[in-house]
Amino acid sequence: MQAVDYIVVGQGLAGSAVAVQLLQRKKRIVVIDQPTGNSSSRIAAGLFNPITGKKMTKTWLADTLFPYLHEFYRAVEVRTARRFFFPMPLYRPFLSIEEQNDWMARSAEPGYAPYIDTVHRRPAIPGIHDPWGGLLLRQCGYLDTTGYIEAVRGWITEEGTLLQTSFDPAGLHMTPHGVQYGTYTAAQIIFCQGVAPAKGFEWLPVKPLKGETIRIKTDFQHNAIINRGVYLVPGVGPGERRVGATYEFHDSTPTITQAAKETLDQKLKELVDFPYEITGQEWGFRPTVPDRRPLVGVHPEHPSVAVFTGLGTKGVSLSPYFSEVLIRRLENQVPLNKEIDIERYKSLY
Ligand SMILES: Cc1cc2nc3c(=O)[nH]c(=O)nc-3n(C[C@H](O)[C@H](O)[C@H](O)COP(=O)(O)OP(=O)(O)OC[C@H]3O[C@@H](n4cnc5c(N)ncnc54)[C@H](O)[C@@H]3O)c2cc1C
Repeated sequence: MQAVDYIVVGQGLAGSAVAVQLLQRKKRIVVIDQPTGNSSSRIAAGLFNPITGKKMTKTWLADTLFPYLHEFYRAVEVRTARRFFFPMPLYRPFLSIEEQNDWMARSAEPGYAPYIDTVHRRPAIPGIHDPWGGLLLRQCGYLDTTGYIEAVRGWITEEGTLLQTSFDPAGLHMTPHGVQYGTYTAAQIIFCQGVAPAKGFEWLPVKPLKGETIRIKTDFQHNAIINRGVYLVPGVGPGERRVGATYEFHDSTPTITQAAKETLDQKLKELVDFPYEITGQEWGFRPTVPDRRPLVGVHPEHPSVAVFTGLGTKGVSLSPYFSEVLIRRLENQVPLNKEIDIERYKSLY
């Protein structure tokens, strides 16, 4: 038997952030992950943006989450000597003159000022449909999610143990001091399996929400993410951009669809007037929760068993901060905020 401090199951954005928190605290860890190629984390465009939605409002806890995520990803880049975190401005064209006026007023409000670079009152970016100008935002950017996950994988391999295999729930046993899995004993196990039901947490209301993105090739060059209806985020190759994403509430087929490609193509044509060629398409399932808050916490009967999922559409911005919140709960008994604690769904248990 080999004794470790933690077993982490799943290494998407949730499991990677948890592993980072634990490695930074010099914990002994085993991470079990079987990549599927279509995990939400690997296909995500990686966008982070504090002002979201049709009505362009500040996202939940932005003032806490955004400063934190910058520090977090930068620290992982430094530790792993890899580049995957790309802060850059984000441009949101206005849909009407009223919206422009509204933002002229709102940009002075202390709650919004830190996120606003410029309120453009005239067309600002050639190739983009922005007759009423648009809002150039700060503290945005994108994460090359696959690059990040691979970098963390390398770190885990160096300082911990990575088992690239499927976790078998039948192999998990409770012990007086924690858990046993195969030849490992641990004080704690943390399930970070995205939409896959975690052992002991099948009662949590995680709803898979399918999304698709396309890849395009274009000569359009501008050092900003463009986002209205769809987003346009730099891809990995020269001239490549990712365009997304769809929200397919009634489709659970594990495949790309022509309908999603047409929807994204149509929305992109409404946003831009430069030529492009569609070169690829991806799909995945987001782990969403009815109240749109992460699911963080400890099993009602087994304190050695914890869960971290429900990152929905915002895994890049939520996982850094809430992985720390979870580890502070497990290591230092810091109580969880009720909004994210799985305790709120205990009636389903
Ligand atoms: C099309 C699309 C675009 C998106 N774009 C963005 C974006 O721009 N910005 C953003 O912030 N978010 C985006 N998201 C959402 C984001 O991808 C999710 O919030 C996040 O990836 C969820 O991470 P996770 O680690 O909880 O789950 P997952 O990514 O599903 O990771 C779970 C991991 O656990 C592994 N696993 C599961 N079961 C087992 C088992 N039994 N044994 C071993 N391993 C197991 C899986 O293989 C996987 O590696 C997007 C999602 C989609 C679908």
